[in-house]
Amino acid sequence: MDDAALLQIDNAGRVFGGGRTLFGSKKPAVHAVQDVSFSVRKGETLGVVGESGCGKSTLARMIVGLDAPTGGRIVFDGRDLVAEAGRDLRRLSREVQYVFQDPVASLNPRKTIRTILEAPLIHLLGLDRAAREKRLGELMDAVNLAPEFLDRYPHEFSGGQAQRIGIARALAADPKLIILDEPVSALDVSVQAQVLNILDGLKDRFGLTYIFISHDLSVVESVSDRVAVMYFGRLVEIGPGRTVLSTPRHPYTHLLLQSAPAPGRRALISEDANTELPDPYNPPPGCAFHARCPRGTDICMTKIPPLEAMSGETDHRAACFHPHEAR
Ligand SMILES: Nc1ncnc2c1ncn2[C@@H]1O[C@H](COP(=O)(O)OP(=O)(O)OP(=O)(O)O)[C@@H](O)[C@H]1O
Repeated sequence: MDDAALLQIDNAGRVFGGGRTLFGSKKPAVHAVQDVSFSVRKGETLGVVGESGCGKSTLARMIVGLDAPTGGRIVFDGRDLVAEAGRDLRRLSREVQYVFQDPVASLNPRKTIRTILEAPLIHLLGLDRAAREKRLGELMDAVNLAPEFLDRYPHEFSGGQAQRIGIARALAADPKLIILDEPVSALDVSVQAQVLNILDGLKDRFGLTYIFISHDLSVVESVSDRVAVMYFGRLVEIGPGRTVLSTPRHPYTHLLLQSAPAPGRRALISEDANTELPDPYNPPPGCAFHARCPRGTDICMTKIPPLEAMSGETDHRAACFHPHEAR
């Protein structure tokens, strides 16, 4: 257990499907997230990277309570989210908020920005009219939007403005942790920087902690204190951002970085790279990366490597039998 942790995840898993049909045959199962353990410390930004289909969104949805784990524990601020689900969910859901990838699609097109932002102020915080009006002004100011915009509809905004409203909506609930799920990947590069700057400022101003999910290594590198790398539902490496991205230990992280050389790491984890991922309905035994791994040996084909501290680096862990050396 990490004493400074705001969020502690222990062996979390999520299986979709499975079980038996009426006729007794097995239904196919996908292990979207498997045996994932890590903590997020108060005030940090943890970047989570991985190819499409590696389980990033499923993990995020479980943390925010939109999906239930089929195994393991998720402890937020000392409280077990899985055990408490259904009891004090309102308070818990208020404290963990989610910002979606597609800003326009995530806002109800029939509601004004005022109605969208007021909903959490009424239902989660119970503020009266005067307090709501004051808070609405603060929220618009926090994301650099003029108060006149409150009476407009989502389609009247550009992608960057809509994402700022998505951020203001998350902020409205007065959260401690915000999960940013690909928050800038739908935006033009010039607008991405604006939104990232706003997020950076809000973190200090409101004492926030972020989980920042992305397949864009350059973005993750610029925002993260620590970086977690996922592959095929599992966490394969985690550590300080600078260390993981400059001296990766796991061959998968190595491969990602080779395809995106610094500086200005523009290359992304390929959106269609999941064609190279194993079949989720028929996972291979052992390390799921072994078929793509230049360092693989026999043990990798039969045993799943545990996530272990790398020698000399207590805060840097990787799940590999043959990790790269620290330089
Ligand atoms: N509701 C579901 N039913 C069945 N399988 C699912 C469901 N949700 C996700 N999966 C599967 O779980 C795996 C992980 O999906 P997930 O969306 O979490 O990955 P991701 O890394 O967020 O991908 P992306 O970046 O494309 O959103 C995939 O194989 C996906 O097909």
